Amino acid sequence: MTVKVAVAGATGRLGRLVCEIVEADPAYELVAKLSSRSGVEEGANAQILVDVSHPDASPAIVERALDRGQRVLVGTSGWSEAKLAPLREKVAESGATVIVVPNFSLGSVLGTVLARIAAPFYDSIEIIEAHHPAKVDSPSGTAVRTAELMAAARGGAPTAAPFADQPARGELVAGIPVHSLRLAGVVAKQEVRLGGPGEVLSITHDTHSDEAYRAGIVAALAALQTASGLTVGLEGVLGLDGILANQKGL
Ligand SMILES: NC(=O)C1=CN([C@@H]2O[C@H](COP(=O)(O)OP(=O)(O)OC[C@H]3O[C@@H](n4cnc5c(N)ncnc54)[C@H](OP(=O)(O)O)[C@@H]3O)[C@@H](O)[C@H]2O)C=CC1
Ligand SMILES: O=C(O)C1=N[C@H](C(=O)O)C[C@H](O)C1
Repeated sequence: MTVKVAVAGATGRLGRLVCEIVEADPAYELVAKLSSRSGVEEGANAQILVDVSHPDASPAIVERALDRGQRVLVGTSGWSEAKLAPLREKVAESGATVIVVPNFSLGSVLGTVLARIAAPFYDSIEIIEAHHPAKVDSPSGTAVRTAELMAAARGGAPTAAPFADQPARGELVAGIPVHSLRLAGVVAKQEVRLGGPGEVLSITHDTHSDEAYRAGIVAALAALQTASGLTVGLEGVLGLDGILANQKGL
């Protein structure tokens, strides 16, 4: 029996890749390609809803899918801890399955794991992210999640973010300044810089094409079959939980 999948955001850049992956796998049947113009009833017969749409639309799309009893994979950005908190409650009450993946690329997940490991050793931390000019949100979801996880790993915000009230110092996320660049020629890039006495550690990840997301999407779709509750990030899916076992975190 094939698993019926609906994709919200199917006409977009990431949505097209998700549809291609689903259509190429005989285990799945793509039953709905949804866009901003789709009616709310479209895709109601799917067992899995993949949301790769728009940060403003994502919470309502996810809520509707959960009310229908669908398993949900979210790749849309904007799922900060503040937005995850009510989702966590809803999932706990309903016993639903949701996987939220701020970034499907292997290198990005590993970069964030390394940043979490390094975070407790430094008091001075900043994040610089760069994306293509069509990106509608800033800071990126990946940068927000990275900042939140790093602050949690340290047990709180870094103490050193001098003159953070000045606009050019970036947006403070969990006490960490995040700087967003939107540049022609860029797909996606994130750099975490950690400063200490006489040294700076930089953890950089570059995405050169959407192909970087393919393996993560395949892995997350597979994980959705056996997962339960709310999972955030591909760390567990990639078996990185052991490395992070002694870390405080979200
Ligand atoms: N997790 C990850 O690894 C990645 C996440 N992303 C995130 O995925 C999301 C989509 O990115 P991308 O594909 O580049 O964006 P695009 O702008 O290319 O596509 C957006 C899609 O969402 C639909 N959409 C827009 N507004 C709404 C709405 N109000 N209600 C329902 N559907 C809507 C669009 O439909 P229409 O055609 O009608 O406008 C389109 O299908 C972003 O949040 C981005 O940050 C992107 C890359 C990787
Ligand atoms: O819009 C994008 O392109 C991306 N969005 C995600 C984010 O906001 O972190 C993931 C990746 O950076 C690409």
